[in-house]
Amino acid sequence: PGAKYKDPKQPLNTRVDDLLRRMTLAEKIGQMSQIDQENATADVISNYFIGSVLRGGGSVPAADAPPEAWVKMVEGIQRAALSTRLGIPVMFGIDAVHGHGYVYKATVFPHNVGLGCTRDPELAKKIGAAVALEVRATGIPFIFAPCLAVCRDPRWGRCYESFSEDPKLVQQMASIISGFQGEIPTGGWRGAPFIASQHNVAACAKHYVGDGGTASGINENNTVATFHELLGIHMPPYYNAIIQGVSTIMVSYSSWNGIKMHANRFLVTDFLKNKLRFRGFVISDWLGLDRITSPEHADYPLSIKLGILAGIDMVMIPYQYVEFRDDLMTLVQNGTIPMSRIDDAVRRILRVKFTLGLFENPYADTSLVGELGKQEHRDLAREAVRRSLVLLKNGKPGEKPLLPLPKKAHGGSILVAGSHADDLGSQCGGWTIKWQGMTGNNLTAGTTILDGIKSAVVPGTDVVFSENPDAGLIQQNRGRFDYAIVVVGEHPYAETSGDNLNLTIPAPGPAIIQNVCGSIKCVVVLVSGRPLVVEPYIGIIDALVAAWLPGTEGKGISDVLFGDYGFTGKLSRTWFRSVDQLPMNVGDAHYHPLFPFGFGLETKPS
Ligand SMILES: OC[C@@H]1[C@@H](O)[C@H](O)[C@@H](O)c2nc(CNc3ccccc3)cn21
Repeated sequence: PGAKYKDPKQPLNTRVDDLLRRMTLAEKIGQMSQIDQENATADVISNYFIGSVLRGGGSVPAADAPPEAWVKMVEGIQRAALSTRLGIPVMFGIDAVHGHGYVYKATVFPHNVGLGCTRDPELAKKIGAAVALEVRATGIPFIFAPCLAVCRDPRWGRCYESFSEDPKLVQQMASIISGFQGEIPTGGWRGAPFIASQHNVAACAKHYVGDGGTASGINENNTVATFHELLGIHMPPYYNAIIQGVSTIMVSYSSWNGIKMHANRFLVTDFLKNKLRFRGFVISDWLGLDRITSPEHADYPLSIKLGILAGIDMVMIPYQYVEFRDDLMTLVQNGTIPMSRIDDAVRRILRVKFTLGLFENPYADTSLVGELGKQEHRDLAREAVRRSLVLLKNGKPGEKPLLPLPKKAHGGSILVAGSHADDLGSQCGGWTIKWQGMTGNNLTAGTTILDGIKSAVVPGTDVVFSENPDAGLIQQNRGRFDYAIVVVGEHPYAETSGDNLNLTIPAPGPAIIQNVCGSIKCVVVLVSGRPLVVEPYIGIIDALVAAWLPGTEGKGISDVLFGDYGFTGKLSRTWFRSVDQLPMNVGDAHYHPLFPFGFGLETKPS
């Protein structure tokens, strides 16, 4: 009869043990290696027994590639892996942090900061299930999501990837994992990886732990906290992730009290694996081992020793797979790293691969290609956009509310102004098509906020769009417009490029607000990954809406502006008055925000 590990009727642990005992050290180290797709040739995959590949650097099958091209690319990598002696399937991973953002024409959902404002775990689950289908449409079974950061300082470039500053709200929204992976059966064993079907994907809770607590929000920096504070603020979402059977957990670049998380055996092994009984595998971040030293990669053998002994099971290498294999082989052969540590890592990786069903289903289910960008998913994203919007002001003191806006303008015209009214890339933000995101309207399929406004007003109402209207023109034409919609905000960024100490609205946003709102009744729609400085303008603004980074379904904004739906969103983050107050979070002794955590005005559908 065939080898036990190939028999799906065998118990999981029997398959793992049977396969593990057959493996050479080189094959074990291969399983621990995740390389970038750019190096994933058939030779490299088979000669180094590579266990995982990620879409990292900038590699895509081709610009605007259809799902079939992704399927083909992943298939080629898989065929090479299955050609090896033991035929262990490769696990392809990608960042799908707000939908399958890297893939042309995928549905792009609001980034987590906006989803947190819905406070709806069921919505999060539905979104997770839709994203899993879109990822599977491209033949990929593994995503580096959700980010469970508890962002404590909006100056952090990744704050938009965090559901909230409040650990309890992040815990609620962590239910997205049950969407990605499928719901763990009640009474099912806890802590072990769970993937319900071939329509689900292996998720990755990241970045363990304290990524959102660094000093001044400096990315990859140091989180100073007592163990009690770490457990109270940053750890809770991982309990929810493990209870849901999250398959993998990614380690944070940041440090805790000066100790690099990638070298922290106490938190990764003693606490996460032994105390919390996490049974999936722990993966490093990109060059995470290299960055244990400064400068990075200064002493790779030391980095590997510290990272692997800390409890990291799979290493996102992504290029130096030869050096990694050679150095780790030496460290095991000279007894620095015990074989038991290697076996623990490989067991965890194999457990996830067996649970994913990769041995039985190594290739894509091509019947799913139609799931990518499906209208049903876009409708769900549009609902998420509606419910993520937070109404911060609606009418000046003593004046009647401006929102919901009439669809018929009595004067016949409305003015739409601002850099973000007609910019699909800016409304999607980072991690969209490109790592850093893109501006403009050619990046993927979607609907801009302006498109939404035009389709919402009744015929005969003239929508005048001017990206950066001249103050004089406004003055001359002021009587022509019943009201103006000013859409401004941040341009796309990701990670360190988003670190920002002043948090002002980028130019020419403030000038547009002053030019337009100084003359015409205006609603300002702010497209940003976080609260920004608005106090200087709040007096001349009639209505203010936080739209966060809504993604491709821009009609979700006009749906609420024009009253088809009411505003219901509540702030997932404190809206500071001045950056001098930061960090300032709900529950702090000194708490004098412009708008407090949980704030949000409501309107009724008209
Ligand atoms: O894209 C893989 C990971 C991602 O899952 C982590 O959340 C993030 O911290 C992370 N940073 C990098 C490094 N920068 C980078 C991003 C995309 C392509 C190439 C490099 C890679 N990754």
